[in-house]
Amino acid sequence: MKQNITAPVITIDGPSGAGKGTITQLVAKKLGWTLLDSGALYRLTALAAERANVALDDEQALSELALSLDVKFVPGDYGQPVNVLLDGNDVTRDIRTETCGNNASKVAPLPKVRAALLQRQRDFQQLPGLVADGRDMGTVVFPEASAKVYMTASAEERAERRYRQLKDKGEDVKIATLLSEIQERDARDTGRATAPLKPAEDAVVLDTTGVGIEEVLAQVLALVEKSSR
Ligand SMILES: Nc1ncnc2c1ncn2[C@@H]1O[C@H](COP(=O)(O)OP(=O)(O)O)[C@@H](O)[C@H]1O
Ligand SMILES: Nc1ccn([C@@H]2O[C@H](COP(=O)(O)OP(=O)(O)O)[C@@H](O)[C@H]2O)c(=O)n1
Repeated sequence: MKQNITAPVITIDGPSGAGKGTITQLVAKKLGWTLLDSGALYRLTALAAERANVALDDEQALSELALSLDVKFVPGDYGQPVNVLLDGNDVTRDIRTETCGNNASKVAPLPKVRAALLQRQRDFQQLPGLVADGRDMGTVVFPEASAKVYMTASAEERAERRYRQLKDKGEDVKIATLLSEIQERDARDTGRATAPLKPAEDAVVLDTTGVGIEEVLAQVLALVEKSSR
């Protein structure tokens, strides 16, 4: 008899700059699993809204945009991030700006937008497994995940990481501005009524303040190993 085997899911949630994207990519690569960057979907909705002149509080129009997003995630060359196409155009850089991240966190509280993106995210659950990065992966989208991580770090360290990341890309940014933007985004993400940012009850909280990427990766892989026993 044919059996339905459900693909395992590892969820990595947390605030901006905690290192979720970096660790998600490394874990997915190490295990050979699929990756879901759920934040990209919120960023794409914000970008599509800007391009279609849709206001960031027009819930109905935004949810229709979110439902009909024509998105492709194309794996990059070795060691390179995934390329993101919107309506066939490469928007990989456009969705990574701080403005787009901030706009994403303005459309993200809207329940109809979240509902419109829900099934699209669940469709990423495929064998041999999925590593999902976001804010509500462990609480709402994949409550049955086999391992849940809530990754955080002090706001100061996260702002510093973002500063270095954006400087490396040649962007002219100020650390004080980044810090206040991160604090505002934290407040919006944790304070909203629908799917607020918080650790799932069964998540392991990892504070990465002062902890290097290799060490964080080792800690997450150890958790995954433990959960598969
Ligand atoms: N543990 C860490 N220590 C130092 N820098 C880190 C660590 N984790 C990630 N970074 C760096 O911080 C920046 C933000 O990481 P990212 O993975 O994009 O965070 P998030 O997805 O949580 O917003 C990147 O430049 C990344 O290389
Ligand atoms: N699962 C998710 C992922 C992102 N988001 C929203 O989208 C914004 C951008 O998410 P992101 O993961 O790309 O942001 P960074 O952590 O990379 O800065 C967040 O600030 C959240 O408001 C969300 O609400 N739920």
